[in-house]
Amino acid sequence: MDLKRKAGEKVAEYVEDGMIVGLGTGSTAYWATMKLGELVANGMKIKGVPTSKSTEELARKLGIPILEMSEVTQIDIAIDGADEATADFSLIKGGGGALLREKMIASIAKQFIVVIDPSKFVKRLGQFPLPVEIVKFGWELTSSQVSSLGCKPVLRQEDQVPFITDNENYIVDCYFDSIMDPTSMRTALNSIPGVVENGLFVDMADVIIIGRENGPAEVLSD
Ligand SMILES: O=C[C@H](O)[C@H](O)[C@H](O)COP(=O)(O)O
Repeated sequence: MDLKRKAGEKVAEYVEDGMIVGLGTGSTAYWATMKLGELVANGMKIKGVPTSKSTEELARKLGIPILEMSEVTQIDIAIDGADEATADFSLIKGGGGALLREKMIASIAKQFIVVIDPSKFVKRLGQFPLPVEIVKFGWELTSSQVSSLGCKPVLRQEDQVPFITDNENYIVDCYFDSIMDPTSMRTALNSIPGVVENGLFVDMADVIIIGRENGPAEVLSD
């Protein structure tokens, strides 16, 4: 079985009747949403809060009842993928551009569960370029201020035009050698005017599920 699928489907075991569930974005979280769709079709009563327009579309297709962000103050379980994760549960997210909504939803979750394949589990963050969401206004200046933190930011493009997030912002993908101190980097990035949010998720994940080649998915708990 595909290892993303193995991790994504495993997480459904944590979801119980009556829960409000944060529905993640990306090719691993996809499998979790698909599995939840199956459980809903079989009678489970949950409500989903999607982290992106694409996930909302998928959830609606699967018949998962949707709640708007404005309708919730707390989420029982947020499920999402990651681009990198370390043994101390720090993450890089936002490869799919959904980091802002993902972080907002994870921040109000009682439990935040991350699903990855083994290639994402790394010793130190920063091999994957860190996505940083910035406003369009004066983005060149913001990007240059971001670069002063020791990285090379590249404006994300899609079909040869700048990629636009669900929140109508830009993303710069920031190439670091490595990120030695994710906590201070997260704070430094967010203190730059023009930065909306960055893809460093520190002290947020409670469980990491890794789809392993041999045997069942591995579950790490913080
Ligand atoms: O913005 C996208 C999200 O942070 C994804 O969870 C992350 O990029 C991982 O995606 P995938 O499971 O497709 O590798």
